[in-house]
Amino acid sequence: MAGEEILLETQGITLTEDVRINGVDIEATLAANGDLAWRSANAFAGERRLSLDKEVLGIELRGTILTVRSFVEEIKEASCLGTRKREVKRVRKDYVFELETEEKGMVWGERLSACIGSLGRPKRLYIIVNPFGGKQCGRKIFANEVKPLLDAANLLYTLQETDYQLHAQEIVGSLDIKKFDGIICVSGDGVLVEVVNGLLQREDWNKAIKVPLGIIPAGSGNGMAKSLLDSSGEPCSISNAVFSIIKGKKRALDVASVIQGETKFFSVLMLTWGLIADVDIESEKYRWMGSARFEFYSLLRIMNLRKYTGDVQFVPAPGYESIGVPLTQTEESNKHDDPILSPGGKVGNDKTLQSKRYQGPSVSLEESHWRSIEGPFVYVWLNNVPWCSEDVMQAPEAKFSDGYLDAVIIRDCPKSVLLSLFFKMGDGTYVSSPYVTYIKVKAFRLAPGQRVGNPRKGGIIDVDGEVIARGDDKQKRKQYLMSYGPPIHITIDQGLATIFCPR
Ligand SMILES: Nc1ncnc2c1ncn2[C@@H]1O[C@H](COP(=O)(O)OP(=O)(O)OP(=O)(O)O)[C@@H](O)[C@H]1O
Repeated sequence: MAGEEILLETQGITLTEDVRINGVDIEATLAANGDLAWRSANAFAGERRLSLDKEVLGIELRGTILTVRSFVEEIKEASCLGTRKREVKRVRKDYVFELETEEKGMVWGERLSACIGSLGRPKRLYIIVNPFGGKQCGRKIFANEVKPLLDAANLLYTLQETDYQLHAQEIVGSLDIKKFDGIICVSGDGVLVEVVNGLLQREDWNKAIKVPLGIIPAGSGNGMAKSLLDSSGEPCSISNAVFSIIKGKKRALDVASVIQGETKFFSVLMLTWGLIADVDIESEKYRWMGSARFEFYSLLRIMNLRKYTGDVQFVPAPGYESIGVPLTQTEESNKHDDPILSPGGKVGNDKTLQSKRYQGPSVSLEESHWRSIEGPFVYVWLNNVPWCSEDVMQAPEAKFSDGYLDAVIIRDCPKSVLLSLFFKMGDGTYVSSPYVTYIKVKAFRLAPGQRVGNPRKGGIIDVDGEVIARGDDKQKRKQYLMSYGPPIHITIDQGLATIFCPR
C-alpha cells in the first residue's frame, strides 16, 4: 500500500508497530493525538509514555529513522546537610525510533507533524535580546539555553539585540508584525514594558498588542517570568520559560494606563511610591553588592524611615468597598473638572490628543463610587502580577487578567514590624498584617506629597522599574516623563495584551 493510502486508512486509530527504540526491539504505539507509548527494555521500569503536547519539542524523519526530541521532567534527589532534597528538572532527551519500512516511517512522521501542527504552537518568532540586562548574560543565555531548544522544536526566528535604552520600543514600533507569531524578550521586565509601550504607540495598536509576547528571564527583575511560571506550579528557570513559549499556550494580560495630563505610560507589572521605590531606585549606588543591595538598603531606609504626605483615591473592586472613606460631595464635583479622568466621565477620550495611538481604556466610571485614603504613607504599591522579582511576592491575590490592580498600602507601622514584614515578602504572607491595607481597584488616583518633616523633598514614582517622576534634587537635573505633585491616574484595560504561559 502507498504511504498516502496508509495515512488515510490509519487516521484516528492507534498505530502499533514493532520498532527499535534507541537500539532495542520493542512494540510501540502512536495514539491519534500523537502521544507515544512503549514498554521499556528494563522490565521493572514498565511502560514509558511521551505526551506530545507536554513533553515533545519536535521530530525529525530520515527514511526509517524517526527522532522524537523531547524535554522531559526528571526527579533529582540530593542530600544536603543530612536532609534529602527532591528537585524536578526538565532535561533534553532524544528517542530514536527505527521503523521497519520507509512507508511506516512516513505514516508515523506525518501523524506526529500533523498533531504538533494542530497544537497552535508558534512557527516564527521575533526575539529581542538585551545584552545589558541583569548580569549582562543575555547573549550567552540565548546561545546556550534558548537556541538549542528552539532548534530542537524546528522554530524559525529573527534575532535582534538592543543597542541602547528604549531600542526595543523603537524596534517594535515599526516591526512587520504579520510575519511573526510572537515577540520574545530575552531580558528583564524593563524590555518587555518597552515592547508593550512600543506596540501601543503604533497606529495599528489594536492589532499589534494582540501579538503574543514572551519573556525569558535574563534581567535582575524577572517578576513577569516568575509570576507566569509560578502560577502554573513551575520553577522560574530559563528552560521552563523557553518551553512554555514553544508549547504556545497563551493568556490575556491586563495593561494599566498611567496618565498625567497628556502624558501616558503603559504598565504591565507595578507602580510604586514611597519606601519600595526609594529602595529600588536609590540602592542603585550599591549595585556592586549584587542582590544584597536591596536587603542592605531596605534596612537602612527602615531605620531612617521616611513618610510621605498625599492622598490616594480609588474605585474598589466588589468586596473591597469598605476600605477607605467615600469621597465628599465637594471632592466628587472637583473630579468632574478633571479633563482625563472623572467619576462622571470617560477615560481615554481626551479630545486634545488627536493621535491614532492607544489612548487608554474607554471605560465609563460614571456609576463608580470613589473612596479615598489620606496620608502620610510609608508606601503605596499597585500590582498587576503577584511577583515583582524571583523572590518577592508582593501581591499574592493579583491575577493576570481580572481587570483590577492589587494595591498594597502601608500608612503607619512600627519599624520592628516593618522589618519583620520585609522578611515575609517571599511568600506573600505579610499582607495579612493589620498594618497592611490590601485592595483590588478598578481605577486609582495618586496625589503624591512631600516627605513628613522635610517639605522640600518629595518621593520617587517608579513604574515597572522606570522612574517616571521624582520630587527630590535629582528632578532638576534630569527630565522625567511626568512631574512630581500633580495627580497621576491609573486605569486598567482588561486583558488588552496576550502573553505566552506554561498552561
Ligand atoms: N545595549 C544596551 N545598553 C544599555 N542599556 C540597554 C541596552 N539594551 C537595553 N537597555 C536597557 O536596559 C534596561 C534594563 O533592561 P532589562 O529589562 O533587560 O533588565 P531589568 O531586569 O529590567 O533591569 P536590570 O537588569 O538592568 O536591573 C532597559 O531600560 C533597557 O532599555
